[in-house]
Amino acid sequence: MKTIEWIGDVDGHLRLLDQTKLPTETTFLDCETPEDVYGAIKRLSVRGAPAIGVSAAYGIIVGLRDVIQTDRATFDQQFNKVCTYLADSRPTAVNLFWAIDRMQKLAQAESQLDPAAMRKRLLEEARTIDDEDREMCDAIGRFGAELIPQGAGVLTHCNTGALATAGMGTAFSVLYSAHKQGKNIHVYADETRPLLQGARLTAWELLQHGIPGTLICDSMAAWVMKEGKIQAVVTGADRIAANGDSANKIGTYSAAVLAKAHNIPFYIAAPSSTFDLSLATGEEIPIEQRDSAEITHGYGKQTAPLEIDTYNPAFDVTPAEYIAGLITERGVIQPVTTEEIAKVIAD
Ligand SMILES: CSC[C@H]1O[C@H](OP(=O)(O)O)[C@H](O)[C@@H]1O
Repeated sequence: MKTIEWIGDVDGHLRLLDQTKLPTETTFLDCETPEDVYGAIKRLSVRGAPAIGVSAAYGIIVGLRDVIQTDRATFDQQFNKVCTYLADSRPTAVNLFWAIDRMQKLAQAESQLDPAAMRKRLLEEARTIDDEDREMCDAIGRFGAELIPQGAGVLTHCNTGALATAGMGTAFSVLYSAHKQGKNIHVYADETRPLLQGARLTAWELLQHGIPGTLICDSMAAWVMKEGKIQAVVTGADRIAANGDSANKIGTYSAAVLAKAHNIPFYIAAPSSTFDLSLATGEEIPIEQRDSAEITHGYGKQTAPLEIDTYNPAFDVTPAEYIAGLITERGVIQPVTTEEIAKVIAD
């Protein structure tokens, strides 16, 4: 079952597994317009930094149908309008902007192509971004699994698997690879309030792949560490600054602080497309603020008075000094410093 799939030829459309319906329903969204794709990203029908980037790349293609018979200037105007529109869907995951920028650079480089040929070339590039992400997931899994001790309990936060990427995932790929290598790991998955990506999605993926796992409330992370159940923590990331400060789902910083307090290594797994070297530190990473209903109406049931003030940052930033290593498709970056990151990530 694919999280993200292009259906048909260049006149086709993008099909997305609707993650807001999991784990109780498996339904798909057929995205025929940029608005369909924007809405899917905004409400987290498709989510996860790499998956958002791949979806946006394909989403650009569905926005070009009406300008194929026009001149290239008109095509470029519509192309850039769709790119700007999709870039406004969510602010934190840099993969969204990385993918759109890569498509725009291609259009600039191939400015001599007519609209029909340009659209075909853009679809080829979206497919390449899709395929490359799958390969990056596999490499992250290989490098990360080497860090996981035999028989380890591994805590993870949010969801970083095939639902968040075009492949097996980032942090989840590390877990999957360690499991497949016979390391007998046991995963402790934070439920990840308020949108419960851990409970709804990671628990589902662990069962899908037969990886031993236990679902815990976010507030239990300290106690399972205190009880000696955790030997490593691995999470994903949505944007990593040049010095290694990393934005990830809200609650990740808590896990990193708790890991440090218990002398447990805390790793972040992310492809090179998640690094934003234009930002010196995590202070500059834009943090998405989401609707209060996600807190007061936890998946359909009102669980708080509507009059109460709420605060709902979707992400937090873990300073580099809390991170034992950054697991990328190019290898593990240790120690996490600007210099070490530049050696591995700078193109
Ligand atoms: C493999 S990156 C997944 C990353 O994205 C998640 O955020 P969201 O569910 O809001 O898209 C979370 O931060 C994960 O670590």
